[in-house]
Amino acid sequence: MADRTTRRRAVATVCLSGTLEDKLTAAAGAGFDGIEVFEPDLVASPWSPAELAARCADLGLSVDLYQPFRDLDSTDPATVRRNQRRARVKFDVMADLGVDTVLVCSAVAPDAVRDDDELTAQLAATADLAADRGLRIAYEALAWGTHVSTWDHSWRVVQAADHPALGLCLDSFHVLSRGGDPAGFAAVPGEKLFFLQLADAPQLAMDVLQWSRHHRLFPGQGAFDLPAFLGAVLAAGYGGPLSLEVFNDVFRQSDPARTAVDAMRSLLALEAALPVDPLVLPAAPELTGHAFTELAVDGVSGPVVAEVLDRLGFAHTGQHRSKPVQLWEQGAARVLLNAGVRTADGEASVVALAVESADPTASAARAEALLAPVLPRSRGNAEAELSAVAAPDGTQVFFTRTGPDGWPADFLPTHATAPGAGLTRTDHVGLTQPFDAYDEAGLFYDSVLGLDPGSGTEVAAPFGLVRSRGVTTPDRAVRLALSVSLLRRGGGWTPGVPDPQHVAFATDDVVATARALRAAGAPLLAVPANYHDDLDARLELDPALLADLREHGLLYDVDPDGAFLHLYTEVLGGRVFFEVVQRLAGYDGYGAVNTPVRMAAHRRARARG
Ligand SMILES: O=C(O)c1ccc(O)c(O)c1
Ligand SMILES: [Mg+2]
Repeated sequence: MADRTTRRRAVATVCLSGTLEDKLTAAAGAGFDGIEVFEPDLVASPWSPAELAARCADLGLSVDLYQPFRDLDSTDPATVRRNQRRARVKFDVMADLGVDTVLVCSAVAPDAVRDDDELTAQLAATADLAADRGLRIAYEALAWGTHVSTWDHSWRVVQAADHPALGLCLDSFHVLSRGGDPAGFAAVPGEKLFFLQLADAPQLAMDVLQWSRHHRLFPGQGAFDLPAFLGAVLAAGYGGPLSLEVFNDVFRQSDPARTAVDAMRSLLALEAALPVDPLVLPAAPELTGHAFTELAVDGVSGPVVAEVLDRLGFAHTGQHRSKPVQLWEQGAARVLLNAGVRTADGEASVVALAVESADPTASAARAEALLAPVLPRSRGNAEAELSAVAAPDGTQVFFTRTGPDGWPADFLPTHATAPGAGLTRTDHVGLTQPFDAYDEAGLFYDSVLGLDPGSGTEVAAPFGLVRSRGVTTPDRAVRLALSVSLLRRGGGWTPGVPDPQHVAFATDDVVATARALRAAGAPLLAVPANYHDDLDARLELDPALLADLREHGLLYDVDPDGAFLHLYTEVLGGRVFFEVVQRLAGYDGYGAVNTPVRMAAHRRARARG
């Protein structure tokens, strides 16, 4: 387990799906120390506030914040009177809950107080009521507050009130979505920072309320610099819990136990990235390449995939000593065909990927520290240790070292050889993610494996928008291409058509490889002439290059550094295809611009077949 610091970690009940009971169980299960109680969760609960407090205590959770109010301040005296009464009632609830800090957000109603002196007076009056009960108010500027919408404005009001029971709640979303500068926190005395809420978000140009209510993410999943933000808050002397407050459409609907683990992983990774006093996690050992990709096959899909590997120039070089698993190799490109795990009838699918680690045991230790599910491995005699964890989409990730004493020792050599077709190694593995797993997967590969997330792109494909991003080692020895269909699966509109996954192999000469594959009768995907006509129109290609692309059915892309030539096989066993790629100069992408053409061709081939 990760080294615990004295910092406490909390999660707002609004982050998690289900009933209050479900949320508490999930938060405690993921190792949180406390929760923020969101009022609607309490109102809908059969537990009295005291019973909730007891339940939390049983689970080892404290109640760190209570959020019962909206629109506390008002220009209407009757409303002010009603709100002060409500405050008294809610302060009684707080005594039962055993929580001393209440959140008050800046008002969003039309009757919100505009005059800072009046606002200060109303907040101070409520702070008097709180102080009488030994409670305190954390005032938070909502980014869409009617008059108070920036953190520095909320600080001016708190400063003016100069009331010991009135301090600030800083929420990273509200500060960073408005372009606020965390450097300003240095001017706030630490004891005035009553509470801290952490949320990330993707960079979107949209109404800030919609952005906040639907698109918040856990730290590390979006575009905000949360290590710098948190570093500034801690440097200012904040000593309270680090609390996640993430409103997100997917998390609201997902298994709360899983979301809570994702949330805790985000906090651990954030703390490990702090500029000062970082949390110490086991280091992520260097990953030096793809060892193999494992496909689950059955009696129908196995022979289909094996035949295509043969036509791609692979040789069936090894047979597992105790399991129905074949090893296919070409250069350092390796594929395992496993007929011993369940797969849908006739389907082939990627079930595991193995990465070369400088220290597989240390890789597994880091994964465990970051709450990755560690998978049990059934080991027979003489079978090499393979540490494995489950990625969010269920793909098994092995940490291994390919050598005489490593996993290849599990395979008896067949002594088969093949002429090869110029494939040298695995360039990347393409994993289509379930929609709910996409953001979680980015954080998982970033934090657990130490892969850098790329910026990502979106293309309009035949079955809808496809979002994708690479996650890679700094030297690009390991590359995963994660993609996701927005709203639904992307394989088609027919129920039961799964999203395809793929394995891409590198070649140093894609034209020669294409020629060899064609001669061997590999089922290469046909690319329409319109595609090459458009390439020429867009890129004014050298006629000799264009002729090669046309002749061999190659796709092409350029980025500022280089160029990318690639080809695809048809989809095999309903779910998997292979890709062959040649990277020229420093091309760093995956040809995402060509995805719609590839998907249309795959659909056409399927409709024919
Ligand atoms: O969206 C809201 O209303 C809301 C409520 C409480 C918060 O702390 C917050 O950041 C937003
Ligand atoms: Mg907030």
